[in-house]
Amino acid sequence: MSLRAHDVTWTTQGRPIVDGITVEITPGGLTGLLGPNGSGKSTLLRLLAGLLRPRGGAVLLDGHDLDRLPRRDVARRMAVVAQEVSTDAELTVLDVVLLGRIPHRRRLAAAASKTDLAHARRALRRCGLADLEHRRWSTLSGGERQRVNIARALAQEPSELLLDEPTNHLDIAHQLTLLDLLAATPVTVVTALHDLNLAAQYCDHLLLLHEGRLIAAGPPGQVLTEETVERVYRVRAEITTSATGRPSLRFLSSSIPA
Ligand SMILES: Nc1ncnc2c1ncn2[C@@H]1O[C@H](COP(=O)(O)OP(=O)(O)OP(=O)(O)O)[C@@H](O)[C@H]1O
Repeated sequence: MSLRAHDVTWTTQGRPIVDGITVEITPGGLTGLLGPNGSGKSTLLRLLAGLLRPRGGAVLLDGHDLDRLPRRDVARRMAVVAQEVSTDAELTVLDVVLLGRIPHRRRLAAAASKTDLAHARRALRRCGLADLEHRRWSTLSGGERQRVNIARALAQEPSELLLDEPTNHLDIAHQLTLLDLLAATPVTVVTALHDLNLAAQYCDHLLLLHEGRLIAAGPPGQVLTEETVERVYRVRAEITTSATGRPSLRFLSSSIPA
């Protein structure tokens, strides 16, 4: 099970948004995708998921060009949690989570099987949502919707899970629960994150983007240095090593003029 990007480029209106990125995602690991607003995180995630076609280079899944693999095969093994998901407001929470099972059905229109229901309910429990199964999507809070989207992705039983800022809308307890879950799962996870301390605490591997380019890649202690944080975010930080051996950041100044 391997996911790799080789010299991947995506441009729009002549402007490179993702610019010659080569990465190998650690199988079974938790990879954090970092970078300031507009640095290309969502675009890279969409390229890795096969939702965008590279203008140059290739994304390889088990050595095969993602572009050439049947879409349904990719949908069966890769789950994506996008930043904003629009869902039919009339659906219940269980209906939404069952959408994650569609790639596994023989016929798209087939009804949910017992196996589908078991996977959906297990995913709901893992996201602390078992009590909300019958609630309408339209009545949920932002954080509850976010957790339902994650449950939908887990119900898909993917081997690769790609998430775009999944901690958005979540209170600190739910952020920690989610990151615990992502760190513990044997699934290969790539997640865009803004909180550098949480990324340092939970991720095995970090990718730091700046203006569409990969500035640093490796374990948190290697990627999050005072130099890289200042260069990429234009913020001064004091970085110490916590008892667990991971970097811990204290921000000293809001912004350094370019
Ligand atoms: N389809 C598009 N057309 C024009 N510009 C685009 C398109 N998609 C992305 N961009 C631009 O590319 C840049 C990178 O966008 P992207 O959403 O990948 O950044 P990001 O790192 O995920 O940002 P954020 O942290 O704000 O979510 C932004 O300047 C964005 O406006």
